[in-house]
Amino acid sequence: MPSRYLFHLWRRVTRPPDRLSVERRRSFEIMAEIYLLALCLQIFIAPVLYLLGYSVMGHLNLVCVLAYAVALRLHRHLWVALALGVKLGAFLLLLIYGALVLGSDSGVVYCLLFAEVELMLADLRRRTKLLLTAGLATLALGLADLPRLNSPPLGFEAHLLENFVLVAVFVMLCMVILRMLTITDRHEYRYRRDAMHDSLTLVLNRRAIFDKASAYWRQQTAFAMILVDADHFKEINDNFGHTAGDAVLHHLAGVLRDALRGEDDVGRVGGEEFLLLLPETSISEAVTVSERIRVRLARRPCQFGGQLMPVTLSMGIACADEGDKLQSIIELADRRLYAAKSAGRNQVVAEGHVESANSRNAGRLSRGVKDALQSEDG
Ligand SMILES: Nc1nc2c(ncn2[C@@H]2O[C@H](COP(=O)(O)OP(=O)(O)OP(=O)(O)O)[C@@H](O)[C@H]2O)c(=O)[nH]1
Repeated sequence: MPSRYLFHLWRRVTRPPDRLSVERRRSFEIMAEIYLLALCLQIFIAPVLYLLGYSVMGHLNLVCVLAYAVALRLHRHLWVALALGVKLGAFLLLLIYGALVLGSDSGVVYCLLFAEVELMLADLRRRTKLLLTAGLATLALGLADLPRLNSPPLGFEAHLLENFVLVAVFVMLCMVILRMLTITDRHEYRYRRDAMHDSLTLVLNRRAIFDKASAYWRQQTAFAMILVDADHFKEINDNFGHTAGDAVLHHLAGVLRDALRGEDDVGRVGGEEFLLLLPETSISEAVTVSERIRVRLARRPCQFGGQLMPVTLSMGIACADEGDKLQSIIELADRRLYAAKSAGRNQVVAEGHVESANSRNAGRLSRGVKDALQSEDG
């Protein structure tokens, strides 16, 4: 039972705050774990120091425990640089005092390498890390120059070699960790990009576009949404084959993307169905955008294997201020899309149908929104 309680406590302390961007979450968690581990280790070391008669070091050790707890709190408030400063400040104080008492051959210098690892993993700028690495290496050289208590002093060449090795170890550690972070950042970025995009059309996938919509909803950002569906798309597949159908979908996504501003988003929410999110956009502006898309597609139809693949679009538009729930906005856009289809296709509907129950796939779309909202809660 206590172990379960400790596990939950550990998870609570190391879990990144929701407002933290995905790119910074890894460093947050690693550093929180380091602070917690260091805190546990120093608590464990405290009685040993007192038992061995090093009472001043014992007191300094308790200062470290207190400082690490403060660092954890600062870290949770995202003052990461200050948190690291407090943590390293107390740790270095203990190390320097330890080296003065125990001499340079006590191995205290090598504890600085752990400080270097912490520094490299922290969420700081690369330049800051390099500067602080130089500071730590200089401190290590200074501590290595202290008198040796248990062995005779080194000759000039041996002393030079020792200093050289010490600096080399710092440089290597710094380079290896920076490279490791660069490579893992690159991979993480690719995985994240692949997880958010539809592989056929390269626009956002269903989950990512619904996540975006629910983020706008939570932040109370005004937005318009356009639900776009290709007309008689089945006929393209039936007449020209599935590969041609895929090419048309790819082309459609390109036309949608090109017709929007940088801050707008396109997502594929079904086979031949797309959802467009336009922040800070009124219904009339969204209608203008929709008409622009229809005109552009008519002017620039998809070509596949030297053959034209004409396709038209039906669209339903709804605005964030037309409902009290995100789900009801999406269902309204879907009902208007259904109305556009029923009225003969190749058109835009942006009003009415508030009470109507006619919808093409409200259930499926609502599930997407529910999933997005749940993933944010969890
Ligand atoms: N090529 C291709 N076809 C797809 C893909 N996903 C769904 N489809 C096809 O899209 C077609 C959708 O057909 P329907 O839902 O009947 O709609 P429609 O023919 O566009 O008719 P309306 O929407 O009523 O105008 C089906 O034939 C699906 O097989 C895909 O990734 N690639």
